[in-house]
Amino acid sequence: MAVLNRLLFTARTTATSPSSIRSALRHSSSPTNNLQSPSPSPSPPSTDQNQLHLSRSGSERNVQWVFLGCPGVGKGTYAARLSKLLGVPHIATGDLVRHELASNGPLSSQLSEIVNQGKLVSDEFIIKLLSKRLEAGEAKGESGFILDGFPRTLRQAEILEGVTDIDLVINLKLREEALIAKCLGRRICSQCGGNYNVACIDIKSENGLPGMYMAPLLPPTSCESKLITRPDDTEEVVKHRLHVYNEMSRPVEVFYRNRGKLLEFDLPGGIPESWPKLLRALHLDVHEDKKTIAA
Ligand SMILES: Nc1ncnc2c1ncn2[C@@H]1O[C@H](COP(=O)(O)OP(=O)(O)O)[C@@H](O)[C@H]1O
Repeated sequence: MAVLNRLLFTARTTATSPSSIRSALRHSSSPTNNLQSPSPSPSPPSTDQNQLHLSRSGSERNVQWVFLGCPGVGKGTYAARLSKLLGVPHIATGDLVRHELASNGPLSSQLSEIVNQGKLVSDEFIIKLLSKRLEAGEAKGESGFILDGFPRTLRQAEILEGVTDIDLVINLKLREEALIAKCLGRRICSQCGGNYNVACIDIKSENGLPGMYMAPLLPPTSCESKLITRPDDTEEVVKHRLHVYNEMSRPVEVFYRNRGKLLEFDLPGGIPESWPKLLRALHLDVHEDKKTIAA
C-alpha cells in the first residue's frame, strides 16, 4: 500500500489503541476542537544521541528525510535547497495549511484562528492534508520526500514511523534571539510567493559564546512593493510558537535520537556559511558543484 494510504489508515485506526491517542481523538470529535491540537503533555526525559545512520536505505528509492527545528530556524530554506539537489519533493506542512487557509473553504476561519494564535492544528487534520499532498505527488510519479514541519508531535512521529522508514532527521538549531529576529524579519512576495528576510542579525560574541552574523535576504526590486508578513510572525505569537515547539516537538527530537536517526546541526550563521557545512555533514559536498555551494 502506498505511504499516503497507510498514513491515513494508521491515523484513523491507531487512534483507538494507546490511551493518549484515544483521548486526543475524543477531543477532536467535537466540532469546535476538530482542527486544534490537544494541550501539551510533559516531554519525556532526553537521552544521549545514538549512532547516526545516514544511509539512503537501499538504492531503489529516493531519500525520505525530515527537518526538525524551531520556528524561524530555516527549515524551509535548507529543505528547499536539498530537495533541488536530491531531486525529491520538499513538502512543508505549514505551506499545506496556508494553502488550505487561502482556499477559503468551510474550515478556513477556524483554521486561521488556530494558526494565527501560534497553536498546532490537530494530528488528524494535518495527516489528512499531508496524505492528500503525497497522493497528488504519487500520481505525478514523485518518490521520496523531504518533510518540513512534520512530524511535530510524538503521535505524528509514531504514526509516520509506523507507515514508512525515515532515513534521516536533520535537527536545525539556532539561538533563540536569532530565531525571534528571523521570524519578525520574514517577508513573502504576495505575487510570486518568494521568501525573503529583512532582518540583519549581528550578535556579538559574549560570555564565551561566539558571535553570529546573518545577512538579510532582500527581495528583488520587482517584489519590493508586494511584500507581506505572515499573521503569525508577530513577537507575541512567535514566542508562543517557540513555547509550543518546546512542549510538543522536543519529544519528537528525543524520539528520533533514540532511534539513531537524528543529525544535530548548529547553524553557524547565514546561508553562505551554513549551506556548505550542512552538505559536509550530510556527505553530499562531493556531489555539489563548488559554485553552487558558495551561492
Ligand atoms: N505538523 C503539524 N502539526 C500541527 N500543526 C501544524 C503542523 N505543520 C504546520 N502546522 C500549523 O501551521 C502553522 C505554520 O507552520 P510552519 O510554517 O511550519 O511554521 P513555523 O515557521 O512555526 O515552523 C503552525 O503554527 C501550525 O498551526
